[in-house]
Amino acid sequence: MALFPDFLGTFLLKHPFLTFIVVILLSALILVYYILYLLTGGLIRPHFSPALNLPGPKSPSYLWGNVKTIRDLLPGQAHHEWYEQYGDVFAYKGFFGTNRICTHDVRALQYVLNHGEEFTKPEEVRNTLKKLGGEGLIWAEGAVHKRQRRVVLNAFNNNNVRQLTEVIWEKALELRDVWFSRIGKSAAAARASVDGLDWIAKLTFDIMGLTGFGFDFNYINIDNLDAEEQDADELVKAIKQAVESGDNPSFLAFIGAMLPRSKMLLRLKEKIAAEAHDTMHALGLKLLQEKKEEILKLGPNEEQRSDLCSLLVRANMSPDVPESLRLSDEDVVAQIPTFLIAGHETTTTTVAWALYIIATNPEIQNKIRREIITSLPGSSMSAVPFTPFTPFSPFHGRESHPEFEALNDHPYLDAFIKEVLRLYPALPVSRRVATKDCVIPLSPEFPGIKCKDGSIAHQIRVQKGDGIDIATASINLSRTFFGEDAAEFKPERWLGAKGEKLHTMLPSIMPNIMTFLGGSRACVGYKFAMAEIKIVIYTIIRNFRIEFPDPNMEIIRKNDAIVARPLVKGQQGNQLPLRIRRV
Ligand code: HEM
Repeated sequence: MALFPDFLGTFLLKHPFLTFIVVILLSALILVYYILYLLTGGLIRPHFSPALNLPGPKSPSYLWGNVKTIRDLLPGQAHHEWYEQYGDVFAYKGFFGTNRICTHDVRALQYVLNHGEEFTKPEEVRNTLKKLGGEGLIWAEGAVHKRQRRVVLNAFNNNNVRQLTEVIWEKALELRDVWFSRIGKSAAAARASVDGLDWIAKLTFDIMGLTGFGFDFNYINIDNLDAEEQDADELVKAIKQAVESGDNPSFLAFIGAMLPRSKMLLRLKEKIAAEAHDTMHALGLKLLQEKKEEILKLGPNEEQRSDLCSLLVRANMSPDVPESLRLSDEDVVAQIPTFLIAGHETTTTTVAWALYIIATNPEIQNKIRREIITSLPGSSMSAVPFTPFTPFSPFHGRESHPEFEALNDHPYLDAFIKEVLRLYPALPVSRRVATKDCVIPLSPEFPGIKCKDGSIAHQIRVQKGDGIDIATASINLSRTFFGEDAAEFKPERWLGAKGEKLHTMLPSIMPNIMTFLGGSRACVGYKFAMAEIKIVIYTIIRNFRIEFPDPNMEIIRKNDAIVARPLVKGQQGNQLPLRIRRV
């Protein structure tokens, strides 16, 4: 079919000047429409939002709002200071006069978390996520999100997570052996210096590769990679680049993220991220094809590999799933970088902070070790069932480990990890934006918001386009939920009757810790992450004494990375220097 009717084509050819004028007029019309849209929707609307009447800090700049304050302080600190000053509901300014509302009220949080279609991720956040990991679950919204989440949640069921933990044990022991060899080589009184962050990043990367799609990056031994491991190397490089390109987001990057197709505005680092994403995508499609062929060859019910990608492919190919609910190949492939991006950095940072606490608190370290040792087979106090490694494991006959459920029979270890997750949440703030005008209810016992005009509000009125911040780090620090000692690191708070009481307050997927969020977008990998963190900490403490090398060295949380990683104050690059020796 012709693009234009014949008479129109002939007319345009005959009157080139008129055609030129029409094109100019049309372009001007589109430009005016866009400017009007920006003025009414994006730039003017925030000045009429009811959020302006909420208490909150003054904005020092129209362009930056209060964003610079957030960046200049430690992760989550600005939100917490505002919460202390203005109470459970407050608002502040984002870029270009936009409003951002933050609440610690339980009912309001529950409402926001459970109304995923009313409160979506902001476009700039989604664009960044898309650049990093493609159109996977963490990026998706609406019906696409629901369809993807249903299948992905199925892959993360208890039974599957239990199977995946075998691989985590194997890799954790591999790290132990590498560390043993380091100590062996070290002359200084059987101690070795390691960068805890770097090693844990390598370990969790290998774990994600194997559990995610049955692929051993062997990053722990990356120095010894040979040419045959090119594919792995290529992927390792691609994902590392993708993750690292999220560092230090600048104002320009923010604008770039607002304009998804504006390649000209992409920074060099983001170009690398885009290339990395293309590599991951191509390799992902290759992997998917291999898995499909494997499943077709063996039949859907045959005992097969149980990495997450195979589980997704199998669930998706099952005749029980109606065609309309199946994921496309693109959707399945998009989950691979999604798991890596969502699961790698977050778990790495959490374990790194756990090691930092262990290194700087010998008493806590000894308590965890004592609990592990008393539960070992042969100990008179052991009540924990142990499993030998399965026959395909290289550790078979050499090692044993507590069974999956028995890991929870280490209450102090469990409480310790909960406390790390509470005080060092990998994602200190999660952002949402209202897709329509709406009203967020508050708890019945909430005394009301003291508004700027002197009135008392009993609900939060929100205008389309207003941002909502879920201030995880600050909520986790709240004295309302954790008492006067909320800021102190105290694993004991999770133990006994006191701990049980704590388990009921917040609308979070993990009892009373917002770190994995809650509601329709809660972390799908949280059980897996908990198992991974426990196994890694268990293995390290069982085998090593961890020390902090220099009491004068200050470790701070870096604010401008995607997650809040440790950094030595005054030095470049994230790291966690540790000294290790054998137990
Ligand atoms: C300590 C480790 C982890 C932490 C603290 C964490 C935290 C979170 C948080 C806060 C969210 C919600 C983000 C938002 O909506 O703004 C999330 C979502 C998600 N997480 Fe995790 N996560 C961890 C580990 C993992 C692991 C190991 C995986 C996968 C293997 C994973 C996969 C995902 C996915 C796919 C989503 C998107 C869920 C959705 O939007 O429906 N996470 N995570």
